[in-house]
Amino acid sequence: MTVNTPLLSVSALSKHFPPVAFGRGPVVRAVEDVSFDVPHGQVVGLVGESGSGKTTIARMAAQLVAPTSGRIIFDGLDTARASRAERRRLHARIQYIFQDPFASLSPRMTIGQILTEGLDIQRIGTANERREKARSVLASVDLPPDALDRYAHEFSGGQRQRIGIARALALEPEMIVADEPVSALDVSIQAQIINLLRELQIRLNLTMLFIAHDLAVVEYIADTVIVLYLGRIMEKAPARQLYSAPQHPYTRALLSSVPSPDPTRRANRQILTGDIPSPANPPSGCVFRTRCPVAIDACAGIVPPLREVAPGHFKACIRDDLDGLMVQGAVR
Ligand SMILES: Nc1ncnc2c1ncn2[C@@H]1O[C@H](COP(=O)(O)OP(=O)(O)OP(=O)(O)O)[C@@H](O)[C@H]1O
Repeated sequence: MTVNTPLLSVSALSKHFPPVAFGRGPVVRAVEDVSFDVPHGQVVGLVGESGSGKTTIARMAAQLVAPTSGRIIFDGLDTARASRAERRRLHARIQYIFQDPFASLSPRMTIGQILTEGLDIQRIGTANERREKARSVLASVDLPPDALDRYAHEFSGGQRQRIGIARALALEPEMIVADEPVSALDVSIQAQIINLLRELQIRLNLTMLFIAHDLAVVEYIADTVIVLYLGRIMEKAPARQLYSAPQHPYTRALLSSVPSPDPTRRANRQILTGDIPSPANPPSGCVFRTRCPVAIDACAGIVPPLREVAPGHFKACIRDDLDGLMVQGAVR
């Protein structure tokens, strides 16, 4: 398979949850009309503030929840049409790394049991082969073999996340969905875990969907970055291009909050004020318009389509020439 073949392809994906209050009121539009590919052997970073729908997309991609509408194609298979056996295989082929390494590891199981559980469920190998696999994945996350007989509470946060990564690797997945794998960790540990994931991704040629709420976290791991806001894609671009020439006012605002040695980034600072609106009652037209420094009346009227503004670089915004507009601040 070539590098550019999408291993995962999602199109027009939406997820609506029932109304929170006693089944009455509007549905929660957690994800709305999201399409993207994750090419074989590449890392796609999915970034947005809390409540933007990142986890919901990650869970749909990993086959943990079903979409309300839209399609998810994995390695050519329309996952909604997968047979029982194909679905069971998908749960091995796509592995999930959870945000919270404290909550996601059972306190009653040894690390050995945690690492072999997936192999047991998938009925892969003999007991000895599973134990050997557990030993080798532990080594690949730089933990010693004696960890196998210990319990999660005996490890630090960073070590527990290494165990979470080892658990995901035990099934030799083709795809990893990493849901904010470093946001619960101390800043000093975050870079170590990101570096480890990058190293493993390259060595094992893994395809990865990497979720983060902070653009800085995915800068060194993602090939492509997708910026989400209130369940919709605002901008999608090759990583280098997104950081050097962001085209959407929301991306620019997010980048402004990242400390940067780059003077052009500092000069174009745009501070985001106000809270993200409720996905049960999103603004009409462009969902970002209520916090956008360059919104105009027309933004309330239409949902801006994702349009290609440079090769492979898409933005959902009707405004052009942001440089001129944003230097002046709010233009109405
Ligand atoms: N099971 C559910 N029932 C109702 N609403 C839900 C459910 N799961 C998520 N939501 C809502 O959907 C929206 C998107 O949630 P999601 O967890 O996907 O966002 P997120 O970007 O991952 O946020 P965070 O960074 O806080 O995890 C939120 O408003 C959330 O409250």
